[in-house]
Amino acid sequence: MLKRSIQEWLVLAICAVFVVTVVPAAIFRIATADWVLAVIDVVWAGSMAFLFVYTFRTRRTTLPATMMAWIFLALTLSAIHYTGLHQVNWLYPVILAMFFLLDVKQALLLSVLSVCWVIAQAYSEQPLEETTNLAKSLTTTIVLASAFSLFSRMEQSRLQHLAGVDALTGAGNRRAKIDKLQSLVSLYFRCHVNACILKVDIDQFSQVNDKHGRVLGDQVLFSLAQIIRNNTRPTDTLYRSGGAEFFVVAENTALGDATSLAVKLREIIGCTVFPGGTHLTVSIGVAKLAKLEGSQDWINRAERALTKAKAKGRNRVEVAAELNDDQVQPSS
Ligand SMILES: Nc1nc2c(ncn2[C@@H]2O[C@H](COP(=O)(O)OP(=O)(O)OP(=O)(O)O)[C@@H](O)[C@H]2O)c(=O)[nH]1
Repeated sequence: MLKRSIQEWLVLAICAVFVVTVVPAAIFRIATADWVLAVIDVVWAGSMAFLFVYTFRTRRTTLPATMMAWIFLALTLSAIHYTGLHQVNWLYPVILAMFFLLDVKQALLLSVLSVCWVIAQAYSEQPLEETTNLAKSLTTTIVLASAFSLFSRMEQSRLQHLAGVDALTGAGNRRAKIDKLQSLVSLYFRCHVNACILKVDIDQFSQVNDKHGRVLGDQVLFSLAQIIRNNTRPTDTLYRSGGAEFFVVAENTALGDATSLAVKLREIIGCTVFPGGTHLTVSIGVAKLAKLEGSQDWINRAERALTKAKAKGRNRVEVAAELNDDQVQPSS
């Protein structure tokens, strides 16, 4: 069985904590005939129990997180409305919870609307000075919560991007390549969308390092990545899984077109002068994805084509034979 994600555990833990703490409060309110708060507590505990079961069974967290934020807000505003402004203290953690559980725009809109409503209530019930202080503290909470939420989401997307990038060349890394190939395998299985891999390997790159040093070798790898990117379509993606090997993944491309692309890249690279006046040649293995083929089998066929290109004297393109669907064993 798959391990539960951190988000799942978090939603389950929050629901469990609320059920355990709110149920005794609800019993106490029923015993003391405090009916308004009793109803609020029962709805609160019941909703949290429902979300706990829903998350536990479906393993989905987006809907429970959104519902949780709405329930927190609705119950807090009901408590303020029915029992008085002293319940406003609950609005501060609820604003924080909304920025944690919802997207920033939705959280901002809901918190501004609820604070306006609370301030309007306070204006009619409290002295002006107290209302002004309440407005200031709630506004500060919203500003800080939105700034923090925006900052952490931007950092999260930056880190997510970096996790899939090769630091030297800016191409996708091994992990990004595996994700990409797996998604193309699923797409091919469902919609038969053609895809080809070009495995590009610099010939005798160790000589560049030996002659000019690794720093220049790094500059050469960087330039090569740029050349490949500049000469492929925006729908083609480039990956480097280490060393002097690159993968071009050409989506929606038939084997003949991928072969033409490989020939073009080999020729352009052969004519380019790289840093330090270096000249390079590349060998390229091309393979088209076959139905029911797993991503590793697909890579292996491109690798075998590349090995053939090296064996035949380098600086050439070799193409793996296109497989018919009945030639492929379903991958495990
Ligand atoms: N500068 C630099 N060199 C690297 C990096 N990663 C691997 N290399 C070097 O790239 C070279 C790759 O060599 P190989 O693929 O084994 O062989 P080759 O010399 O390219 O020869 P063939 O592939 O057989 O044509 C090795 O010398 C590695 O040390 C890197 O990040 N920067």
